[in-house]
Amino acid sequence: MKSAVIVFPGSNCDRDVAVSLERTTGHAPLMHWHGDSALPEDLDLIVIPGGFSYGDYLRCGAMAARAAVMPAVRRAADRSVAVLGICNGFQVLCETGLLPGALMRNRDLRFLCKDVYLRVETTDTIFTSHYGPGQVIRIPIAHHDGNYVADLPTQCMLEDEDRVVFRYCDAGGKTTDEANPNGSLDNIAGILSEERNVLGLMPHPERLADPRLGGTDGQPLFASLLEALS
Ligand SMILES: NC(=O)CC[C@H](N)C(=O)O
Repeated sequence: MKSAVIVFPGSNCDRDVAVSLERTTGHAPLMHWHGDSALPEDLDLIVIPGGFSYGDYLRCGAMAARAAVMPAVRRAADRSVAVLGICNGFQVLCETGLLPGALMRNRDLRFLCKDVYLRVETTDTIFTSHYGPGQVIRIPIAHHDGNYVADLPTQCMLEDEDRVVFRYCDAGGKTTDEANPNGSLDNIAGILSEERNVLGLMPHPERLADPRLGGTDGQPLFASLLEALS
């Protein structure tokens, strides 16, 4: 499995995700600088990592979405290459239009940095096949703009097409308002593209993918990718 992590000025989870990928696949990903418009043609996976690309100026992800590398990311996604956007990466994917909807300021207007529970809504994806349907997992969040919004037709389309991958929930798997940290529409924490090869999610699986980090609930996401893409 050949992967690349796109690095923007202000990315800060690029190395964390590289460690998770290398540990799972045995191969270090290519660290690809955003200003280089040419991506290798033989990639299996492109990761847009978390962080504060361009200092979050304008809107989170808005400037990164216009970086030189992004047309190549879009072409790869159109060729069914897997694309994973984590946190700032999810914001970038929404800003490019590779995923529908947008990430707004958190409901309480605060930066949130804590572990949350997620319910795995679908295992019919290359990103989640190693989880169980409805499995409740604990994954950290760290963002101020994680409040997912979409119009009603988009919300219905995501639901009808089984494209909601993770929802915020409580420890028992209930999707209550209290368990929704940022006010996201319908507790949505992660969604897929129509072709199911692009995933964006606000929580950080790479931050809980090793016992030495305090947990391993993020690890199956990388194991799922390894199985699907090897
Ligand atoms: N951890 C991240 O990727 C943060 C994303 C973005 N800077 C925000 O705060 O919303």
